[in-house]
Amino acid sequence: MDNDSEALLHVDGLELTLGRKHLLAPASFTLHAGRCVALTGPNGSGKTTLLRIVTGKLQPTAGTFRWDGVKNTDLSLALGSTPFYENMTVQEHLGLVAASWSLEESAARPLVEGFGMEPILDSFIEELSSGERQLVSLSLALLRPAKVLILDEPEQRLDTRRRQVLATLLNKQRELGAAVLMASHDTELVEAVADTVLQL
Ligand SMILES: Nc1ncnc2c1ncn2[C@@H]1O[C@H](COP(=O)(O)OP(=O)(O)OP(=O)(O)O)[C@@H](O)[C@H]1O
Repeated sequence: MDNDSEALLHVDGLELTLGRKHLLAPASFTLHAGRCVALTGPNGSGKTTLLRIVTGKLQPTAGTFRWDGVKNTDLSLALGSTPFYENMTVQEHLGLVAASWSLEESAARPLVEGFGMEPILDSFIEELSSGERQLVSLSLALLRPAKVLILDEPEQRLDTRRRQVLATLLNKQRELGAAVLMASHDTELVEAVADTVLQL
């Protein structure tokens, strides 16, 4: 992967301060197509804050960010607040996303098989464990076509095997040209997927 791949996001000195409290100390990086920037750092260091700023959910107090050739609909987000439908099964959620993006129904198969979701396909969301819910959330984010995947601690609540599957799936997305911007506490996931690690 070369350094000349298309720059999709430029972040320059992005900062958020409330009173005397730094929610995010100045951060700068560039995210390229087919590459992954991982945000690391201790609890409260500003990883989620940065993701929220670049997705337009929070205003920075200093610095700038610019998306190049990326529309809102090109972003696929898994920021821990996936809106699920109470009265729809896992299979129906996957089917809805596939239909919305004019994908074959079979498009979800690699995710279902990789994450081992066959036993929960007919379950309603409220019947799932927190880890299973996380798998569904990630699957919905990975299923739809996207130029950029934005993930907040995607490893949360996943067992070791599924974290490895997640790394493989994210690298596949990168090979297809998607950029990945993720916050993570998982050093193995970061090592497996990230080209650039930004320690906050
Ligand atoms: N709504 C809010 N009002 C005031 N401060 C906030 C608010 N949300 C977050 N913060 C503070 O902003 C700082 C950065 O929080 P953030 O959630 O971005 O950290 P993080 O790096 O994602 O942490 P973690 O690894 O625990 O998820 C923390 O000190 C937090 O207490």
